[in-house]
Amino acid sequence: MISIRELSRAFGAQQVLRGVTMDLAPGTIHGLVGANGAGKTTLINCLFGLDTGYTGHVQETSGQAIRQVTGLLPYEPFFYPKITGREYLAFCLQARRQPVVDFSAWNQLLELPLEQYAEEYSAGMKKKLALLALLVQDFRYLILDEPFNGLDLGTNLLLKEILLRLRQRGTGILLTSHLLGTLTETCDEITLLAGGIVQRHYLAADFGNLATDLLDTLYQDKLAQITRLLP
Ligand SMILES: Nc1ncnc2c1ncn2[C@@H]1O[C@H](COP(=O)(O)OP(=O)(O)OP(=O)(O)O)[C@@H](O)[C@H]1O
Repeated sequence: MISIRELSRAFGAQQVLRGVTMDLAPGTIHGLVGANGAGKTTLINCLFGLDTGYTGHVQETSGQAIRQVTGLLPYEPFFYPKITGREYLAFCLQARRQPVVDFSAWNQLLELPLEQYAEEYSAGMKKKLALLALLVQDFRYLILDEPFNGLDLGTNLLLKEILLRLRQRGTGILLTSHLLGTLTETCDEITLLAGGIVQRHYLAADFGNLATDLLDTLYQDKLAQITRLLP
């Protein structure tokens, strides 16, 4: 299990995370929600070790290094210039000292032009390529920052199916999304971040309350403002 305890992160005077505690268990899909700027990407960066300026504890409880067993889909995947999709996939595998496998079966699903330069891909194709690089590896955990964002409708459905399969096979998946329906259809648990803290953990039975909580509690004043603006 990946355990996050009392994680805090500030940027200058701005305290973004204030003692966040949550777990990611193998064989579960855990959603992370919160308003723009709530600190989801910051949490992910700390969790994956891309950002080390935090206090608190992040560990894989069986003692494995998180980066060894975890694949990360960043919010905006980065690609070196003049590298083809196929070269990028091979590079990702070689960087982890894994054999370069045949990508064609996976690519039948995602239909990427693998001989084309990745930097010339559309935004959605770039996301697909970064996803493909994770799917061809065998990670114990996946951290996916907005995986559905920018994907076409068909690929959204495929990705949902893939995530459910991976969960069945024991992968622990942490994902952020602003698409409530997608989250409630896939997640076992959803954590709501607000004001730098965990506002609430929701289990599947409570998902019905999530939209109500978001709209009624957190945005009550904004709903009133809409009524004032559009009487
Ligand atoms: N490197 C940084 N330096 C300064 N401030 C930062 C840095 N990274 C993030 N922040 C600030 O931390 C806050 C949280 O940002 P973060 O990207 O984690 O939010 P988020 O929940 O992922 O938002 P979104 O839903 O818009 O992607 C924001 O106010 C952001 O400006």
